[in-house]
Amino acid sequence: MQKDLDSKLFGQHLAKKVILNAVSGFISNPKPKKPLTLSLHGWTGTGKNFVSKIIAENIYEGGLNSDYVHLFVATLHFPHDQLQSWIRGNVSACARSIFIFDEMDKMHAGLIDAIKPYLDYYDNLDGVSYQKAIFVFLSNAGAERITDVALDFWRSGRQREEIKLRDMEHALSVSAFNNKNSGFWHSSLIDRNLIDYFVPFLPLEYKHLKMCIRVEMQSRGYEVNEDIVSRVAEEMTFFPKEERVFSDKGCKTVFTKLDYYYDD
Ligand SMILES: Nc1ncnc2c1ncn2[C@@H]1O[C@H](COP(=O)(O)OP(=O)(O)OP(=O)(O)O)[C@@H](O)[C@H]1O
Repeated sequence: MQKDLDSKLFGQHLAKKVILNAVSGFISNPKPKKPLTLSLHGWTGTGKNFVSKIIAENIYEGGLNSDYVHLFVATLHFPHDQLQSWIRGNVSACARSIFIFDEMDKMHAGLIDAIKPYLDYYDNLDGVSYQKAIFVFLSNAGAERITDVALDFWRSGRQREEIKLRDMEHALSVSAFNNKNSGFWHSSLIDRNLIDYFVPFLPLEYKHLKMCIRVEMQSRGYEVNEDIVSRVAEEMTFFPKEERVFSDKGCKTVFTKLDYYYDD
């Protein structure tokens, strides 16, 4: 996993460190007292889904396609009784199941309540133990605050890699979430200490986009052409308007822009 994170994940020194420690520590503990719960936060296209995939691939050969890895997208409706039996059924079949909940900030409060018992310190619930399971929650909640911190560092000429987790503490605290739903989600989970790690994803810079584009060129079997790399990266939009430091969409749309150069 370290190798994968080091070679594939760009510009996320904080996420890399937290995730590696959290997952390897948890997997090597034969008797965890509660499931591992990670909450990944940050701007769109900065690698939250991508990291979830890396975690899954390093635990199960099939990665996201494994029978033991389950992706739940909050905006696709799912009644809560069904969600509970889905979690229960999957953990009964495999104690080390991995659940990834995407778009957590858009999740209905009732659904959040429905999953809470599974994240807690119970030896078992109706004969099923959830303590070896892994829950990963993805959201954009707190992204603006995370970006503000990254921008402050940039403006004062400090290296991005100097940003410490404690610089992000406020950005990821309950008060930072003004969206009603994500506020509920975080306060109810933070109150009960159900989330083990809040993981910030920093907004990506021009140089990170270029790294994403190079990887994509190589995976399509092309030689890296630096001229095209720069042209694609320059087509992206950046913010704040005057300084143009961070990519609006992270690395998300660079791949479709690349199609334009290779459509013949
Ligand atoms: N930090 C990164 N390092 C390397 N590649 C990245 C990074 N961030 C994004 N990518 C690339 O961009 C694609 C889209 O990113 P991803 O889906 O992980 O974004 P996300 O943070 O989950 O966004 P959203 O909040 O919109 O769901 C990834 O599949 C990956 O190829």
